[in-house]
Amino acid sequence: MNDTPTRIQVAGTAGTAPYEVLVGHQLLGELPALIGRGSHPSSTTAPSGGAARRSGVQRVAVLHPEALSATGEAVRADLAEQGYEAIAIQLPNAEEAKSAEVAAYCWSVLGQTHFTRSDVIVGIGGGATTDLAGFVAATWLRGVRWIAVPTTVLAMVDAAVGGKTGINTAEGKNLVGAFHPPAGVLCDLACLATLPVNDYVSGLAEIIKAGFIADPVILDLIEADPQAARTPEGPHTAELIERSIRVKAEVVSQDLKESGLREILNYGHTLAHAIEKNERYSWRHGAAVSVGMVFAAELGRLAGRLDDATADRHRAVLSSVGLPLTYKGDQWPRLLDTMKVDKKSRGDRLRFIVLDGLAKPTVLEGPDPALLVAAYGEVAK
Ligand SMILES: NC(=O)c1ccc[n+]([C@@H]2O[C@H](COP(=O)([O-])OP(=O)(O)OC[C@H]3O[C@@H](n4cnc5c(N)ncnc54)[C@H](O)[C@@H]3O)[C@@H](O)[C@H]2O)c1
Ligand SMILES: O=C(O)C(=O)C[C@@H](O)[C@H](O)[C@H](O)COP(=O)(O)O
Ligand SMILES: [Zn+2]
Repeated sequence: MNDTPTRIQVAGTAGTAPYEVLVGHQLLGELPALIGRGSHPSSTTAPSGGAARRSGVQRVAVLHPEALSATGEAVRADLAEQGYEAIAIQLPNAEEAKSAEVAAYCWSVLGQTHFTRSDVIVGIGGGATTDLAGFVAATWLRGVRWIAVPTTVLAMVDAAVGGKTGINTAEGKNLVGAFHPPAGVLCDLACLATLPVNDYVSGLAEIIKAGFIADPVILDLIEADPQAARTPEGPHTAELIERSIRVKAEVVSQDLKESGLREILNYGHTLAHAIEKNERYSWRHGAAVSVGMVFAAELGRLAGRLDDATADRHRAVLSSVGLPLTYKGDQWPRLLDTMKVDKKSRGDRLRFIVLDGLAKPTVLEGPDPALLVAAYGEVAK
């Protein structure tokens, strides 16, 4: 095993600092250096551990889900040993963490521990954890530094990179949030060993998304051995993860605040978010994105933009790794209603990302309602 991590750069835009995404093994050792490299005047160039001592007490809040309580506590203890005043904040697992109530609980803990602008939040977990941790970091004192330590495939390739943070409301998914990039992202591939296979496969949906919108080599690698792609021991695990991160890094480096290009990362998500809400978040995000991409491919095909072979390839590659392709036929009116609040909508105008061809994403503006019904007919069961 190569011990040197891969480093992927994310450019700073819109006044934000650049940062690196590290992919490798045993990366938690990088955490003190990243924490210490803060904006605090006396800690800007501090090496590992030194920051805490030189700038007085530096506080670190380690936010982790219940499933990773041992990891969260180990990281907290390690940081405490290095001189940081480290606390752990346990969050509910999965989507339950992305609520105003959980954010308010975190704010209250931060207030009670006198967390200041020189202090740092670390989010260790899946995408739900990093979305919530980033959101708490974005909102506490109007913004403190944070570091993402993604522990699921999905969080490594997508959620932890790019600075979209947020929570859900009763009306829908991710409706409240902020663009607040992390100071660094540590993707320790060893974390994937404990991930349930369902969660592993859910992450493949975002990897496949990256394949369809920008990097078809991803699709070739998965199609060569879909069963191997379902496990962290597969021969292409690191390459699939790194390629997907590069796609995301390239896009968010150009358009942090989604004023244009970044919308392509939303491929399949308009329907996916509606399905997630309709299922009260009992479906994993990646599973919903899988159905959403089949829908988007059909929409592209019916709009006369996407060729049959590429549209059919969606079903083939998604099903080959065990992702779902269909959703309940009778739910269309509810899904349509939820989609109206999608962030890509403009007034009453729905907007979808579709493909003009492989790796040629584009926007479909205000499609005819009959076209939407027809596309949904292709995923309805
Ligand atoms: N901000 C973004 O750009 C972005 C991008 C994609 C997805 N997302 C969000 O990410 C979320 C989905 O993330 P996810 O798929 O990682 O799911 P998740 O965060 O819900 O994690 C899935 C489950 O795995 C557990 N878990 C995490 N790491 C583990 C490990 N190493 N071993 C065992 N269990 C572990 C979690 O506690 C949880 O129960 C959604 O809320 C989605 O909206 C955000
Ligand atoms: O980073 C982005 O931009 C994305 O759209 C990536 C998506 O995979 C991700 O699920 C994101 O959270 C969706 O964002 P939203 O703005 O549609 O809530
Ligand atoms: Zn997503």
